[in-house]
Amino acid sequence: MSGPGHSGKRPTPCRFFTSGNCVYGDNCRNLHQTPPQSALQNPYQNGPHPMDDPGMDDMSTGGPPMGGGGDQYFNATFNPAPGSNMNDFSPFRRGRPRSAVGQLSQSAKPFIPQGPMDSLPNDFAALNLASGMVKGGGEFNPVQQPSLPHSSSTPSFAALSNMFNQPPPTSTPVNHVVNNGGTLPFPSGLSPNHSPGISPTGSPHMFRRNPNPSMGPPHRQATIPQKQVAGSAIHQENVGGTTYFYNPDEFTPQSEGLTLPPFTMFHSTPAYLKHMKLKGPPTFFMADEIKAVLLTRQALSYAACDPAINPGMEVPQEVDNYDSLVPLERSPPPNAPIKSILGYPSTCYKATHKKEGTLYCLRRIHNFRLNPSLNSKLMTLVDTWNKLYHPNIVQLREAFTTKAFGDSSVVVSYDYLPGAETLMAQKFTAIQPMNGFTNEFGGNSRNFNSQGGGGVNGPGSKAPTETEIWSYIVQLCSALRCIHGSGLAARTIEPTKILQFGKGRLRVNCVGVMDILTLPTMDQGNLQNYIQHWQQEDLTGLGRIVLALACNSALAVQSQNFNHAMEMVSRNYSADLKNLIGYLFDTRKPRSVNDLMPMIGARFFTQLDHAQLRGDMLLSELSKEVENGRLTRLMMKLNCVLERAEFSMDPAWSETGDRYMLKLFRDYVFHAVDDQGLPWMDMSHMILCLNKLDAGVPEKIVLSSRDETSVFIVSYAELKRQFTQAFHELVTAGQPVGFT
Ligand SMILES: Nc1ncnc2c1ncn2[C@@H]1O[C@H](COP(=O)(O)OP(=O)(O)OP(=O)(O)O)[C@@H](O)[C@H]1O
Repeated sequence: MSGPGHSGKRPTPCRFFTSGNCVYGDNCRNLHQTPPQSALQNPYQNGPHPMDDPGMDDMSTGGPPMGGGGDQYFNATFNPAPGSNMNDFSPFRRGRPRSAVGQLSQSAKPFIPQGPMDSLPNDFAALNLASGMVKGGGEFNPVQQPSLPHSSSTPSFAALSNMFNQPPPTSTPVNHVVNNGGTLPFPSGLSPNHSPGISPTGSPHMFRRNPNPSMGPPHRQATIPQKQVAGSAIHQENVGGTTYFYNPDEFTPQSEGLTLPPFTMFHSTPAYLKHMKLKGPPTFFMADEIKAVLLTRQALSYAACDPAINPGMEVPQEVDNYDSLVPLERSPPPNAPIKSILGYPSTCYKATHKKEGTLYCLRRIHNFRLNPSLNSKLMTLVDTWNKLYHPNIVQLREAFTTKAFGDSSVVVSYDYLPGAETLMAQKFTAIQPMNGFTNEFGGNSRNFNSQGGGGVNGPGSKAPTETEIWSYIVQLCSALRCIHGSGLAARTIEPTKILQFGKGRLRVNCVGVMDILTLPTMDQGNLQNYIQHWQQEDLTGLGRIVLALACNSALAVQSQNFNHAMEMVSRNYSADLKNLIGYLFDTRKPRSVNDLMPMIGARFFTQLDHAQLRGDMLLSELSKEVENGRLTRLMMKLNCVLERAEFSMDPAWSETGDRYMLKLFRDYVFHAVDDQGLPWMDMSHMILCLNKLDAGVPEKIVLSSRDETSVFIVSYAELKRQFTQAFHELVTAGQPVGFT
């Protein structure tokens, strides 16, 4: 033995896998060392060898190729019991297709719809809709569920076993092997010569290969609570808020007759998403694109303003129930025109709600005085908007007056959408034409509407595709349908008040602000007429946005450009789009958002398909990460126990008893060395061992003390028991926060 932690010595070397253990464990012998003919003919069996996939590296950590990294192991595929007809498919496979299926896969092409109107993307980045739920104006009211406790969302194996009504894995006693002159009490069938457990030879797929007695009966769907309907054989059961009535005699769970493993693992990208292209090679971690979006949002959520660096950014310490205010836009240059809503300058801030800790966007309307007699009307108005939840509307939370800014301001609080940009900034940024380039509509004036604001697209910016425009139309129509259906009008359908949050996802912003600003002057008796008028204006606003998008210029909506703009639309886009714009601009008769539905027609299905496909994709990406969170918690707990300086007045607590075994296990997992005594770091080995510990499997491993005088043979089940016990001692003595 050479060096500390030698218990992690390598198994018989694999002829392919030269740096670290072969991830195929026992199958390595079959596949790589003496490959049987069947294995060669069937490259899908147990997936591709990691060395076959050089591009599969860990993008997030810059770690080793996946073959040498952690997750390859967990994607070794299902090894069916001999004689069974079940086959499984490896992720990201390469090589020759197998015989029968190979012919199929050669002839089968990825699904690429060929339609006259739109086509489904097979590019992940092109999916620009996220599915959402509609409360209020929509048909589907999501039930407000209390958030899951941390442990339920990423369950431990014990919790999982409970959920499936399976007993947790049984523990096996530790077998001490002391080589300092003592006897070697090996249990039956266990000898040091064929001591198993040098991971990853013992694959968790042993559970699939050998039905494991500790796995218990096949699990049933979680059935809590379950009760018999009085006087009948019918049982009543509530699953996730839905009540089912059924006769148990007729109930056959999908898993009946099968054994399920007592652990969870990411399997592979599901077949129904294989046609989706990801930028870069497939990995077993969340796609970089999604990661980048999420990380940017998180960073922006934590952004703070530093008045020392930006002297113009002074903000009050707190405003009403909010603190940590950060302006969302830079202070304008001194001579810049003041932007305003109905003549009132407005400023947006990110702010934290003091009690909830949630981030909100505060829109401050400067110098706006509201007569206290209107307070109750303000509250009613805010309440009405607050009840409106829609995935294409930025929800209004509350409104209040304040003097915190040194004047009398009204502040309206909205959901904060980190990184959201206005449609104006996204599509109509007024970049000065360069090198003689001029937009078809000429000039660079910012005149989207008569109130000012707007501009032309920057040089070289591409006009949106027809599919993109229809996607915007569907989203904005959906928002308007919800607002108008609730007897309200948005009054902010213009590019500066529409936010793009996420790729292609629009939300109508600033809802309710105009209502608040016009509250003092509004004749309440005539409100219905006003609302109908504003609803018509919303539709005209939609028409202007669509026209500007189609012409790639905000100037297209100016009356002198209108005919020319419509010509451009008929030249470049379908007659349907032109008709829709024509309808929205036709103010001679009352228009309704519902009349737009037939014009959208089957394109609606394209949007629905996109949203569903994106939902599938995100869920698949999520399933990769779900296991990582569980292992992080496990490692946190392990580190709470290991090498603890002092506990319970006992400086040696973490070095003795059960904890000592855990320390050796830590060495075995993380401090293994190779034959030359060099660090041997194989992520697959680490993940595998941690998973086995979490599962408490009966498999045994050999742990050696650092001075190599003692060797222990211990099962993961026993290690798990010791670990649970040690951590429990800490929990009972201390005040853990966040651990469940
Ligand atoms: N709810 C929100 N969440 C996150 N950012 C927001 C939110 N509302 C607005 N913003 C951001 O705040 C900034 C200012 O928003 P605002 O609506 O004032 O746009 P604007 O282009 O300045 O409009 P105007 O020209 O009418 O002032 C924009 O960058 C916008 O992206």
